[in-house]
Amino acid sequence: MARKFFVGGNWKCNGTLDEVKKIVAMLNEGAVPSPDVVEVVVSPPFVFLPTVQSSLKSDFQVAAQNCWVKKGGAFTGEVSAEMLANLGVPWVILGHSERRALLGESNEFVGDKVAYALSQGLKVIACVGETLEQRESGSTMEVVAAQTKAIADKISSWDNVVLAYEPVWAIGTGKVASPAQAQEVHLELRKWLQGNVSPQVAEKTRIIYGGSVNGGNCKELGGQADVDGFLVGGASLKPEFIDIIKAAEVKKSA
Ligand SMILES: O=C(CO)COP(=O)(O)O
Repeated sequence: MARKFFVGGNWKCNGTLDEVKKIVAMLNEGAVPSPDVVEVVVSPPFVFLPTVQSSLKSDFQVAAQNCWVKKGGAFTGEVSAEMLANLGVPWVILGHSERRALLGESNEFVGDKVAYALSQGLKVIACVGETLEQRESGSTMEVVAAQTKAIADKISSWDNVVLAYEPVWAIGTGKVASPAQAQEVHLELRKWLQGNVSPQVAEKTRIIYGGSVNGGNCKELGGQADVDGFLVGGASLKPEFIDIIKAAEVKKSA
């Protein structure tokens, strides 16, 4: 069964209202493959979600960049999963390495967040990835397996989860993983799902790559057997995001 190509655009903490409107116009005008071929999900900061959601063409969806770990309440500054569901925001990114590193989100905390968001009907882009130090010490698979296990331990269905492999050393650095490096980890993650969750989940779950994806490298990366799409940071704010969405064609013709 073919996995539909998935392209996420993580805008991170960027943009003014004017810039956001320009990006939405660029997305709405872009000639991209149909939603049968590629699922496109853009993730603006919380405050811009309603604007983007109401102005973006219906072929594209939106994601929040985070949500609180459990039911809302006295948690100043947080946004709950049920609030996102209430606004009709379909997706949320959880476990991004910037939050793991800068805000101290542990594997277990991320696992709890994924489980709670799914319980509220959200779909989740769950991020895993190793640091440069971990890669150089040969522990890449151990690290990403532990991050994935902490999620798998807490959830009963992977139907609404996309797994994003984002090596920390490739994020925002211009040092993209080589297609072979990405494919190697994606295949290992799929094998991990096969052995630890089920062969069906391994076959169905999309594993997308993030870290310095751009208009120039997306086709070769997307052509790898186990790369089912991308989570794009910097380039998702630029016109080249349209070219990255078009990389879905490499799978259609494969
Ligand atoms: O962190 C990322 C997406 O979530 C990747 O960011 P860059 O594409 O800017 O490297």
